[in-house]
Amino acid sequence: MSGQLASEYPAWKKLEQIYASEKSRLILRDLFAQDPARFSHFSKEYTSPSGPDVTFLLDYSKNLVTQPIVDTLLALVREAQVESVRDKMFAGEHINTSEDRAVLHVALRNFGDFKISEAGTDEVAGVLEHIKVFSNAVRSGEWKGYTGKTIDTIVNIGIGGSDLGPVMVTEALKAYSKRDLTAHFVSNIDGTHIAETLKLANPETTLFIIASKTFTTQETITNAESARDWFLATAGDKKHVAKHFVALSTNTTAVTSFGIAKENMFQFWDWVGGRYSLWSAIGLSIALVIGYDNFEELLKGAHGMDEHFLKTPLENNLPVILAILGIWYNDFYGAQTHALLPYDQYLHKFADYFQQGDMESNGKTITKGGQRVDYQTGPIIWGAAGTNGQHSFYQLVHQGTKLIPADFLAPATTHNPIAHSKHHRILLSNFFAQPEALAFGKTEEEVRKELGPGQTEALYKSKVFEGNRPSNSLIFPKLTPATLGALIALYEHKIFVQGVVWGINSFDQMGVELGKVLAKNILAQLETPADVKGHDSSTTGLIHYYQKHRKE
Ligand SMILES: O=P(O)(O)OC[C@H]1O[C@@H](O)[C@H](O)[C@@H](O)[C@@H]1O
Repeated sequence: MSGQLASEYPAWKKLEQIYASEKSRLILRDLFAQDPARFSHFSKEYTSPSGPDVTFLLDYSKNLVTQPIVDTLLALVREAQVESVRDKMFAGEHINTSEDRAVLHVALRNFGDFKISEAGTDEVAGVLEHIKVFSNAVRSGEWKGYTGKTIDTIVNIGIGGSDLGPVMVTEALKAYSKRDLTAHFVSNIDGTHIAETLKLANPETTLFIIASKTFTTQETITNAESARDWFLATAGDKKHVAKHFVALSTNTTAVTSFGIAKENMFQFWDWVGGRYSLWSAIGLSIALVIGYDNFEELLKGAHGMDEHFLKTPLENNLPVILAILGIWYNDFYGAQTHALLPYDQYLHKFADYFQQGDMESNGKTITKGGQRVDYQTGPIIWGAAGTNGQHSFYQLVHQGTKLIPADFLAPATTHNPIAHSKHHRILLSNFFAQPEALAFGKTEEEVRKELGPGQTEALYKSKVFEGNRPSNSLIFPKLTPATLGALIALYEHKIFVQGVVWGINSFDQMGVELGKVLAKNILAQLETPADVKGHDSSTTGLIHYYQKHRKE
């Protein structure tokens, strides 16, 4: 039953037994030697079922699994009724039970025929049209600032889901960008972020996009107010705000009281979770940077993955495969983290993006049924674009004491084939080499042979790579908007599957609330030491130190 403790499923118990009895035999060197066709048994090619051509290869053969283990993990997915909850999500049922909301990012990119019954889904096409018309007007220069000049700078002010998606996608698709339109993203409440950005902007030619689902987020509203003050200091008349500020939000009242005209508001709906919102009006900055047609390609690529996820049997379903492998390491091997390692500079924000996507979704300890889990839920997501990581943290990944499952991603073709693609060949040689080194390592025997006699025992031993460190490799022809859309949707659905298996609600974020409430209380006490009340001695001591040393 969905929402129950995962550890109560028969397949879970079976997996515990398999892990205990098989672990010592799950050695990648042996598994590959035993099965010369292991690659073809454990790799799948994705081809988009509809929309623009998207294809990629997922090779998961370098994982510590056998077919019976995969089958048992799939049985777990069945016992958790993932297919039924998936169908409910696509139909618009309120699977976000704590907030009584539907979860419908798939409705934002429904270029097919999913039948969804939820208020607002019939308005999606209208908002896309609004995005199209507006982004075309700004990009063509038809939209003018208050002094009649064209817009050359956009500043997206938002945080969390209202920032990370647009940042990641505009970076990833920079090759498609309009080079005479500079995009900045301001998120942090630290005044430095907006101050340094405004130094680069001209009020006459800058468009501010205030992106906030709730339009109550302290950081975003404070930054937006400072941006408006800065703008009005030059522009003077409040009526000019209409040409330079637009809002992306579900909260019309708050937007209009900020002073943004209703026609400059891009609507979305409470069934769009913040961390799933780049497909909504929150994607306006993406459309401005890469053009509406490319934005639509991104959405269509994601829709293709939605169809794949909805219609493909579990054993061939790529989000399901990624999810079960993650569960295997997270819950049976005790892995704490999962690394996302794109060998593509354009994807340098991919891991940052899925830090929120995954950790805010599945960082939970209470099931939908209200029980405390007795197993691990969401992993810590981290990573960096290759090959930079190789020169910093890969040491620990190769020889440290921790098991770090990783996904390696790379395009076969680069957008920048400089020096006859020499750079790209070097990059890809590393993309192929790292999973190989992690999986197969280097034995002591090999080290001794290589070094010859006469070295210290410590040296022989320290040059050994134990190997048997699992990874997935995902290679695609080129990083196009549609391919990126499919990749993002792939990981979104992976997170969904894991959340359902763990019995948690992947679509609320209660864990971010307590700190916000405490900060509000502390803010009111910061002026005067005598006001600092109701805290532990540590917090009180820290605030008193600040009060003693602050200059302004
Ligand atoms: O878009 P809003 O309403 O300003 O919210 C921004 C972020 O606010 C955070 O508090 C939430 O944890 C995120 O999920 C959300 O994306």
